[in-house]
Amino acid sequence: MLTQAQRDIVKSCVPALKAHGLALTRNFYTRMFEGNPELKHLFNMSHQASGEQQQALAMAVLGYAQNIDDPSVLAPVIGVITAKHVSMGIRAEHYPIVGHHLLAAIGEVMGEAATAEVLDAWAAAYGQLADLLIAAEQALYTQAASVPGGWSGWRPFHVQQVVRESSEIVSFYLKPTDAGALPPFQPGQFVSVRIVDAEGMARIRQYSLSDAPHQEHLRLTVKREDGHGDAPSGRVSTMLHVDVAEGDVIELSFPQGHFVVDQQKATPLVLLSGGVGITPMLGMLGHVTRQQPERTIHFAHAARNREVHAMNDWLRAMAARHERLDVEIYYENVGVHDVAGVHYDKHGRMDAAQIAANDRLADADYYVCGPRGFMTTQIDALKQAGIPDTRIHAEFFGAALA
Ligand SMILES: NC(=O)C1=CN([C@@H]2O[C@H](COP(=O)(O)OP(=O)(O)OC[C@H]3O[C@@H](n4cnc5c(N)ncnc54)[C@H](O)[C@@H]3O)[C@@H](O)[C@H]2O)C=CC1
Repeated sequence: MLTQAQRDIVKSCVPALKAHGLALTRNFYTRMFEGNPELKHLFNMSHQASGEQQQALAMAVLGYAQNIDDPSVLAPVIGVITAKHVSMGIRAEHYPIVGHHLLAAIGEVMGEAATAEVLDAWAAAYGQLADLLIAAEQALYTQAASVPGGWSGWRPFHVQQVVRESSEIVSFYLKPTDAGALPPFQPGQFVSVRIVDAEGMARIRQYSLSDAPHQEHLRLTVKREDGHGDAPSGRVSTMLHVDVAEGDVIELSFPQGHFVVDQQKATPLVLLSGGVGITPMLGMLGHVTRQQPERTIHFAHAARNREVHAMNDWLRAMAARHERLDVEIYYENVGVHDVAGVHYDKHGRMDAAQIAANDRLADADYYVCGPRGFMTTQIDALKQAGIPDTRIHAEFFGAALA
């Protein structure tokens, strides 16, 4: 039980966390991977190399310390963390290991300031957070195993079909090897893929499901991530593109995530995507046009150019079939053979404020997914256009909390 005195101690560490949070989380990950190298496969080591994961954890620890009096403020963040943990297979037994290395890191980074009282307070605070996460995660595991077609842990899937969608994007149609039913997930949710690489190390990554739920297959649509500059190439994405073929088996976790459409509402939907951020939007679009055909949808997508632009034919066919659906494609670079109204609609980058000014879209909920710069630009534009936060939903791939 965390006492008020311990809460006060944790809060008193906020300035130190602001100054040294990153040193702390770097120290923590180094210790943990040295002490428990078996946990490496649970982490995206590219996010470790880029520092993104350390930054994300530093922000999380700081956020927790700042809100220790009322952790309910953190509920949305906790929802994101638990969904990701469950999709990766994090279990109760992992928490004491993390706690052990985190306390050792606090001790080392804070030096003399880390008195016995300070360390006790952090141990109690960590214990409280761990209990909360373990309970929430157990509830998600239980739910995943209890729905029809559901499962907990890893389920093997055959790659039934591989379809090239653009010069850098490929879809994988997946059927469970047990030939059992598929679950009623919510479009916009993601799964983890687990593949064993050439060195025998299991790698885990999250990908949005890119099709509406039905009994035929699950579909993932993946961009090949070639490294450039400081950014390494995407390990699992490259394996999927290069090594995985029809007939192969990959393992999936049960779908998770909160980037989903509220189908209790009938108000318009605006789906804004950039590049491979189109993937969750495809499932949402397929599902909502089927389940709520009367609902107005504005589907705006930005791509660099026609070569990398995925799913255009499908989108145009959907727009032709659904009167209440508008599709609007932006190309940054228009080629001489690109035809306005066929391949793209607008030249340049998307401006969400212009879209939000459309009277037909009053009271709409906005869903945003794309590269980081795209997302911040569109979210800022929507906020400036007066759209309240409650109607802006975003999906960050990667170490989301950063
Ligand atoms: N939700 C997420 O966190 C997502 C992250 N990504 C990451 O972003 C990287 C690039 O993804 P690609 O599919 O190649 O997208 P991309 O780099 O081709 O960008 C797609 C379009 O988004 C717009 N855009 C890009 N940067 C922008 C900025 N700073 N401001 C305004 N608009 C911008 C442009 O119109 C561009 O054509 C991926 O490698 C992936 O790691 C991609 C999609 C979703």
